[in-house]
Amino acid sequence: MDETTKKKKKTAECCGYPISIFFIVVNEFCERFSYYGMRAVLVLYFRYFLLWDDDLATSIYHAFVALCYLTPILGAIIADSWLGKFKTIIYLSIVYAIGQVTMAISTIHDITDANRDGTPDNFTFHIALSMLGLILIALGTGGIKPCVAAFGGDQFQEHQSRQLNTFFSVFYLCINAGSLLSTLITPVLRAQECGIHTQQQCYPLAFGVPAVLMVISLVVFIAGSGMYVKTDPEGNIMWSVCKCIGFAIKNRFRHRSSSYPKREHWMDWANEKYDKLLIAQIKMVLKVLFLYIPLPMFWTLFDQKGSRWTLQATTMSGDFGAFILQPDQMQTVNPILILTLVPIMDRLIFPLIQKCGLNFSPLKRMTVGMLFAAMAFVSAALVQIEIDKTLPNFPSSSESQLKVVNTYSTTLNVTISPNEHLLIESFGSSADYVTFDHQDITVSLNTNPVITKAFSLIKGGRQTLIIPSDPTVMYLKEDVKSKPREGKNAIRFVNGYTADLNITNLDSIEPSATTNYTLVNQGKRDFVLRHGEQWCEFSRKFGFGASYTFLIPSTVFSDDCESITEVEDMKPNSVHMALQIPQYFLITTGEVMFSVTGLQFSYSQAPKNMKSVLQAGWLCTNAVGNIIVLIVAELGKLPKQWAEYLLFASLLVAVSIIFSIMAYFYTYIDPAEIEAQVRKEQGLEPEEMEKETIEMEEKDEDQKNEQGVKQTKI
Ligand SMILES: NCC(=O)N[C@@H](CCC(N)=O)C(=O)O
Repeated sequence: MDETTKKKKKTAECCGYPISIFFIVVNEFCERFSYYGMRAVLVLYFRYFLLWDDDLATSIYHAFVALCYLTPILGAIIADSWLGKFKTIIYLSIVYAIGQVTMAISTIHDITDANRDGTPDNFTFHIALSMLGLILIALGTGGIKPCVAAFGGDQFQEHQSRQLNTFFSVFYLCINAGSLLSTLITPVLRAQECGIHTQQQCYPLAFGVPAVLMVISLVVFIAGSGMYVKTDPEGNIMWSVCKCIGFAIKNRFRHRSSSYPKREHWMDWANEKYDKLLIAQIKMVLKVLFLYIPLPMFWTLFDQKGSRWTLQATTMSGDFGAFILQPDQMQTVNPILILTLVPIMDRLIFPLIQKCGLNFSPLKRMTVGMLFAAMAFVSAALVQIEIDKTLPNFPSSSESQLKVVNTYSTTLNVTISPNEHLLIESFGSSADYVTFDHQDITVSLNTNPVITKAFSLIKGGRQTLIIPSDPTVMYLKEDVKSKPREGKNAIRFVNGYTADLNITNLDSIEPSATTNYTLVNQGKRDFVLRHGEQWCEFSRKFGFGASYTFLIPSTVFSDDCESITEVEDMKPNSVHMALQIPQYFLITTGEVMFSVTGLQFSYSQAPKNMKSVLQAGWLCTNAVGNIIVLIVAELGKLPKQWAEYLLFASLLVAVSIIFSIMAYFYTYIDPAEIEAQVRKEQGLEPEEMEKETIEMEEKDEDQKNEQGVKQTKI
């Protein structure tokens, strides 16, 4: 049905809520599943499918998130000025679904894997396709975002303001239910193996399921089509707004001499040319947008859950006894807490505060929300200090570190010039790394004859000097110098056996050689060693974030792998991930107070024809927050991570003080009332009067008549 021709219709209700709301919240659930599910595996796709480095992968990821929160402006303009919210949601959802399908196709390695080695042959094709997919997704998800929330709000009538507030909470619950399920499911799908010619990590499934969910989201939305209240777009409102503001500024400038009387508001300088109603509406929107200026700082902290906090989790232990939590799964604590905290706040905390006679207005809630987020970062800093106590002493950029491993048949006295003396048993290692502030060293062994060899160490690196069974060929091997990624363990083997060895999943190792590091997950791992017909098996239980060098002696097959020794290059993580729960609790409490309230506030303070625009302004604060993360990650390299957390916490406290002052001077408005007043001052047109009277009559009738069917807004 054409929106512009639609003026009046009855909507069915259930428990005081319009039934159309059901379609909108289910649509939001599926859409958020699609969005967060895709986001959960995106960085891994960049890193391990497109083979980008960590920095590029993280930057493109944050740039994509920022784009997703910038495009709401476009969606809002289209909706409020041209197509209306309903059609905008449909058209942009189609764009969104096409984007998700494109993204899923871009992850099929078989498309360009002509040589069937399991990796794509034409990366340009996959990069181009995935970037196209991501741009369409950003356009779709961002474009519909301000419209869906505002469209949901439009379904309520004026006497349903209590239900309207609950709607925003339920809406937020659906967002988080979708995000929780998808962030649990898509990583599991990704970990499956699939492929036509070769079996690889199943990115097509991990991206394909979100694509299907987006199609379902669209179908659900269309299914509710006959029940929605669809408000008319009111022409190119954004263009009128810009022209009106431009004229007010120009006119003010033209009349800057003191001989002209001052006007109450600078927008009143547009009075000469523009409708009073439009000016009043612009004033309302500008007032709120001004208030939004400090808000991006909240999102700057909030969005570091996915980056800094996840990296922090990689240096912690996720062994919860009954289950093992991977570092990136820790993020699911946020939606889980949202699902519990939103009802608790809505049903218990806020009513209790109200009962105590305290006026916990929306802007006060948002300020308190910011303070909670700041406390979360103080908590993160305290956890970081604990972690730092357990982290190895990594070399600075001017230092070099060296460890010695002896696979020679006897204990050796190792002298490293000028004055480092180490006594190292056969198939043992030096106790820890020795730190040098120079790179050129000479190593002498007390063999007969003495063996002396010069080495140049890597600046800022960690290395191990491997002394094989023939010490004259001792050599340096580079070690890991940071915690292995994703809480995995880095392991390698030194072959002290007299012939080539094959070890499960590794290439064959020559005698005296050392393998490169392999990453293994936490838990018990089995390895089979083979040489010809001989084999033996050994198992090790791994924690999180450790690094080991396994020394294989010549007797390995005769004692059934028992004699393999383990050198611990880096201790496993010992600080438990449960210590992150307080910071997650604080940030999520902050989110409920800040974000859910902000969503309601943006809807309630916007004039009818600019609701999507103000939702877009609200979402833009998130985009700016992400851009700040990008800038800080690139520029602000504080030497200690805990100091960076404290810096962010202090910045947010400062910003929340500024915000509270701004909020103090803000007066809450009822846009409909102001609009009615301006109209009255202007003298309503008879047709408008008539419409208004019908509306009032319908409302009265509604209140009297508590049957399921009610009248909708005009
Ligand atoms: N817990 C994350 C969440 O609920 N995010 C919301 C709100 C984001 C925002 N800037 O308003 C989402 O819609 O994804």
